[in-house]
Amino acid sequence: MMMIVNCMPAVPLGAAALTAPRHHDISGLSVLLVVDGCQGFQVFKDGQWWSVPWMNRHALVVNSGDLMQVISNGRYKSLVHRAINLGDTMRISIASVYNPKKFAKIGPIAELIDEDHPCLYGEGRHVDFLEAVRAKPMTCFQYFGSLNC
Ligand SMILES: O=C(O)CCC(=O)C(=O)O
Ligand SMILES: [Fe+2]
Repeated sequence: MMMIVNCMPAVPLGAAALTAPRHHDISGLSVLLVVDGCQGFQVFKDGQWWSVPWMNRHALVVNSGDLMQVISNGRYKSLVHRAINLGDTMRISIASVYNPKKFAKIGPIAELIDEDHPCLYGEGRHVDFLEAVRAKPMTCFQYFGSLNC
């Protein structure tokens, strides 16, 4: 598990909102806590951004990441998301990022491959994927999609 802390400064009155860039998490799962339940988390779906209302200050949001998309053979999509700060206080979020072990084999679960759901990704070791991405920028889907099913 890895922990990422994001801090977005307060926005002065009248200034444009600050935006953390659009991305999808390379991980298996990320669990997100926003300090004091500060709003601003958005997901991209059907061609537009949707604000996710933070239910209360103790709420956690679980994001499906790239590796989950591979393991589920595309059934759980890796969530495209971003954060914006519209407020006059600093926005702090803490993401707990869960990944497989270094030498774990990653690939679609056999039960999730059938006639209606053909195999989208091959099987590879997590460590080989990380090394390949370091050597040449590519997405998780390009890497596992290039391996034999
Ligand atoms: O601050 C947020 O709401 C999102 C943070 C995030 O997406 C990340 O750390 O990967
Ligand atoms: Fe993220």
